[in-house]
This record gives sequence, C-alpha cells and structure tokens, in this order.
Amino acid sequence: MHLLNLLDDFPFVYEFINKQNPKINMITTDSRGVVPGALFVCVKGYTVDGHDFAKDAVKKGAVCLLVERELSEVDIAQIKVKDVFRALSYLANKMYDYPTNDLHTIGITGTNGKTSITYILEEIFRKNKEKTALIGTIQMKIGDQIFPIKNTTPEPSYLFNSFQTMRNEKVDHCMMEVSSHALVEGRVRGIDFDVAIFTNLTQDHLDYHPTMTDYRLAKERLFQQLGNRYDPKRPKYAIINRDDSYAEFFIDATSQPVVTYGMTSTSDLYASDIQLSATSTTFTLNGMVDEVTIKSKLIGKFNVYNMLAATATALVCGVEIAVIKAALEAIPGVKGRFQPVQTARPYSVIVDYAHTPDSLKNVLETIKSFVHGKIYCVVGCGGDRDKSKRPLMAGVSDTYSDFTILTSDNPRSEEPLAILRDMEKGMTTKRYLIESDRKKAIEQAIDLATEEDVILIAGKGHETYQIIGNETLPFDDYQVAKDYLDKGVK
Ligand SMILES: CC(=O)N[C@H]1[C@@H](OP(=O)(O)OP(=O)(O)OC[C@H]2O[C@@H](n3ccc(=O)[nH]c3=O)[C@H](O)[C@@H]2O)O[C@H](CO)[C@@H](O)[C@@H]1O[C@H](C)C(=O)N[C@@H](C)C(=O)N[C@H](CCC(=O)O)C(=O)O
Ligand SMILES: Nc1ncnc2c1ncn2[C@@H]1O[C@H](COP(=O)(O)OP(=O)(O)OP(=O)(O)O)[C@@H](O)[C@H]1O
Ligand SMILES: N[C@H](CCC[C@H](N)C(=O)O)C(=O)O
Ligand SMILES: [Mg+2]
Repeated sequence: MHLLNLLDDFPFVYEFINKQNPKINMITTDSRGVVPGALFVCVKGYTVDGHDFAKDAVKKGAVCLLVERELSEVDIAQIKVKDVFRALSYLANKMYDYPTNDLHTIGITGTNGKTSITYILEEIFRKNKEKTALIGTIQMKIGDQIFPIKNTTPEPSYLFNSFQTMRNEKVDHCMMEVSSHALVEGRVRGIDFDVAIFTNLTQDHLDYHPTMTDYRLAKERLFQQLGNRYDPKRPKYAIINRDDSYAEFFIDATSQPVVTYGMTSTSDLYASDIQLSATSTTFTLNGMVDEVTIKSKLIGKFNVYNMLAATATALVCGVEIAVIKAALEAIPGVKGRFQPVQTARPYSVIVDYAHTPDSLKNVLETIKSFVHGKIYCVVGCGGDRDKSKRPLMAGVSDTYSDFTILTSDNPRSEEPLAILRDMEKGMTTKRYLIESDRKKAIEQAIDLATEEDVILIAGKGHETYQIIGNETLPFDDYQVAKDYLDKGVK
C-alpha cells in the first residue's frame, strides 16, 4: 500500500514532513525488525526513546516514520502526530486490511486464568472441527504453528500483522489474552472482539497501576470497546464471572449482551456438585444447558471457573454442549499450570504459575483439600514488579503450607536477597528457610519430602529461563525437579 493511500482517511491531526509517497510493506515499532519499505513507528518507551533509532531504521530501508517530534536528521517522509500509539493501531489495522472484521476474536482479561482459558477454548473449538489461533503468555499459535512472543499481549503492528495471517489461513476463532498493560497502552485498540471475558480481579501489577481502581479501570476498557464496530451478523457478548466482587463494574462497562457464570443459580451458567480430587474434578453444568456432568483432568476449583468461562463462550459461539463436554473431559492440562512432575516417588511435585497472592492461595487450598502428608511450597517474587505483593505471597504460603522455601523468581535488576527480605516480612511462623538459588531450593524441598507429601513449585510455570540482572539464563522448574527426582537421591 502506498503512503498516501494509507493516509487518505487518517482521522488524526497530523503534519506531513518531507511529503513523499513510498510503497509501505510493513509497519514496525522496533528498528531491529525493519526491512526495506518499512514504516517505522518511533515509540517513547519507559527505558529508551524509539525516535533515537530512526537513523538505524532508515539505514535498514525504512521509507517513512511515524513520530511525535520532527526529526531533522533524516530526509524520508515523516508523519508527526500527538500520540503515536493511537495512530499506530489505526494504521496497522488499515495496512493489514482490518483483519478482525473477518476473524472471530475472543479477548480474555482478568488477573488469573487467561492463559488457561485460551487453551481450554482451543480444545473446544478444535473438537468442533474449527481452525484455531491463540495469543498469550506462553506463545502465539496459528493452527499447530508456534511463534515466540515477547509480551502476553503484543503491540499493534505485530498483532494486526498476525491477525492478517490468521485470516488468510482461514482461522475460525482466535483467543487472545488482553493484559491490563496492553489496555492502558492501547495495544488492542481497533480490534473487533466478538467476545470479551472477565475472569477475576485481585492484586497484581501495582507497580504499573497506581491503585486497584486504576487496575480495574484498565481492565474495564476491554468491555467499553466491545461492539465499537457494529455488524448485525456478528453479535457481541461479554462473559463475566458473577462471583467476583468486581463483577458489577464489568457488567456496567459494556452495552452489549452479558452472560454471567459462577457457582450459584444467580449466574446464567453455573456449576454445582463440585468434587475435587488430586487427579480429577467433577461438576455439573446448569442454567444455559440442561444438567450435564463433567469429569475433567484439570485440577482445582479455580479451574472449574476457567471451564465455566470457556463453556459460556463456546455456547454463545454456537458450539453444541456435547462437543464442549467431550473437550473439557479430554484436555490433559495446560503447560506449567498445576502440572505434576512425572515421578515414581511416593510424594508429588507440582509446577504452577501462581505469581499473585490470590492464585497462590487457590492452588495451596486445592492441594490442602486432598493432601495426606505435608505441603512444601517453593516460591519467590519477580524483581522490578509489584513489591507490595511480596509479603502477601509469603504470608499465603506460610498460612496454607507446612513449610516454605523462599527463593528467587526472576530477580531482574534487583538484588535477589533484597526481594527475599521483602517477602520474609510476611512470614509469621518460623516454618521456612531462605535459599536464593532456585535450583538448590527445589532440591532441598525434594530432600525434605516424605511419603504422601506434596511439593508446590510456584511462580514460573512454563518459563524456560530465569532473568538475573541483564542475563536470561536457561531454567525450567519442571526439568530441574525431574532431573533431581530421577537421580536416585532421596
Ligand atoms: C512496561 C511495558 O509494558 N513495557 C513494554 C514497552 O517497553 P518500553 O517502554 O520499556 O520500551 P523500550 O525498550 O523503552 O523501547 C521503546 C521503543 O523503542 C524501540 N526500540 C528499542 C531498542 C532498539 O534498538 N530499537 C528500537 O526500535 C522499541 O521497540 C520500543 O518500541 O514496550 C516494549 C515494546 O513493545 C515491550 O516489550 C515492553 O514490555 C516489557 C518487556 C514488559 O515486561 N512488559 C510487561 C510489564 C507487560 O506488558 N506485561 C503484560 C502482561 C502482564 C500480565 O498479564 O501478567 C504483557 O502484556 O506482556
Ligand atoms: N480462574 C482462576 N482464578 C484464580 N487463580 C487461577 C485461575 N486460573 C488459574 N489460576 C492460577 O493462576 C496461575 C496463572 O494462571 P494463568 O496462566 O491461566 O493466568 P493468566 O491470567 O494468564 O496469568 P498472566 O497474567 O501471568 O498471564 C495458575 O498457575 C493458577 O495457579
Ligand atoms: N506477566 C507477569 C508474569 C510474572 C511471572 C513471574 N515469574 C515474574 O517474573 O514475576 C509479569 O510480567 O508480571
Ligand atoms: Mg497469561
């Protein structure tokens, strides 16, 4: 597409510097990804300013810049706007030909459960013989093709480009996690979501959002955006966890039809007769469907909520309940979410991604409901992230497990022991030790465990790295535990 074409109905105030009409092949916010014919968007980041990379971009063949200030040192076309992010989502949407207008897109927001729900929905839609795509914390997937991802919710040029590929590949449903950061930064503006799901809201990211109210308002934006583009053939739905104490805010935030889920009959879709065990979860679905019993391999009450969200979504998308039941009963689990480490030992080791006080509490409560021995919890908190959750997470571990090993998560730029001292403030008993080396911490927990105990290794789930300082080192909780368990040591 030529630049003038891209700009012909540009709805923002702008200044056209070095007016030219080059052909644009792609849009990117990262100079390192520029190819000849690129439009390079200069983003003022938290750490560096993209405007400083404009010259690099030009050297690599960029033919146009989207800027917030005029750059006198380059002589290619520049579009100067007040807010590059706003302009970026508009231009990327147009450049890739409004891909979500023809792609069923499901957005999921909330503190916990987003990744889990994308995979449950993938299983359901695939059982329904559909082609799926998903975007989230672990990866982006189009059919069976896997693409690495930097953020849970990527920035608009990457997103709309990916949506175009999905549309070309005839994807029926794309499920994507929508983080609160993405909503604040406008990464998802212009996406025509068919369904927006709210899972829950509990403390996290208070480094980024000043208060819980700001955090909630960020998440509400997904529901305000729902139905911004009206298409009578594409009805919109907001799927909301009625049991969450913030549910009413999300119901009020949308003017589209609302479907609620929960564990009482006040919800449109609800679960009853919930039976939890170490290897399966059984419950009955009611409300939108005639009583249907589900026996799933997904463990814990929180996963019943995730299955309810996915079921309500699949129902409004027209999937038969028999197909949904078959999928819920088939899905083996989600990587790094309540994932047991395969071992012949007489105790269990579970790897989980709980990195908030609420998710840790849920997971430990679940283990408590079936454990016969003791619970050992290996847990840390990420550096350069919400500091106020550190003592809370340690306190949860102290309350719900028998023994805690406080260790490093991804310390990033922080001193590992300083993070652990913050966590230690939440411990009220002496049933813990501190070991900043995560490998040693996992091995110590295994050394301590005896018959019928459960070790929970929390916080890093699927992650295959550990970020210490500026280095990203290989590290995989599952593999570290498995290697030690397999060594024949006790
Ligand atoms: C706080 C935050 O959201 N930061 C995001 C932000 O980073 P930043 O502002 O520091 O960017 P920067 O490094 O200063 O760079 C500014 C610009 O210069 C560009 N640049 C930079 C270097 C270069 O050589 N050339 C170049 O063009 C960059 O591509 C960028 O466009 O823009 C970057 C590019 O899009 C993101 O990768 C980065 O996410 C970082 C990695 C991050 O950790 N974000 C987290 C907090 C986040 O967004 N998390 C949520 C999930 C939360 C959850 O669900 O739990 C998420 O959606 O991932
Ligand atoms: N519905 C839920 N309610 C509370 N906790 C949950 C729920 N689902 C999962 N969890 C817990 O939260 C952890 C993270 O789950 P998941 O990855 O699905 O959430 P997420 O919302 O994608 O997280 P992130 O914000 O990091 O992307 C799980 O490992 C589990 O401990
Ligand atoms: N999306 C979350 C993931 C946290 C995972 C935890 N392992 C950490 O690194 O803090 C974040 O960026 O805050
Ligand atoms: Mg996620």
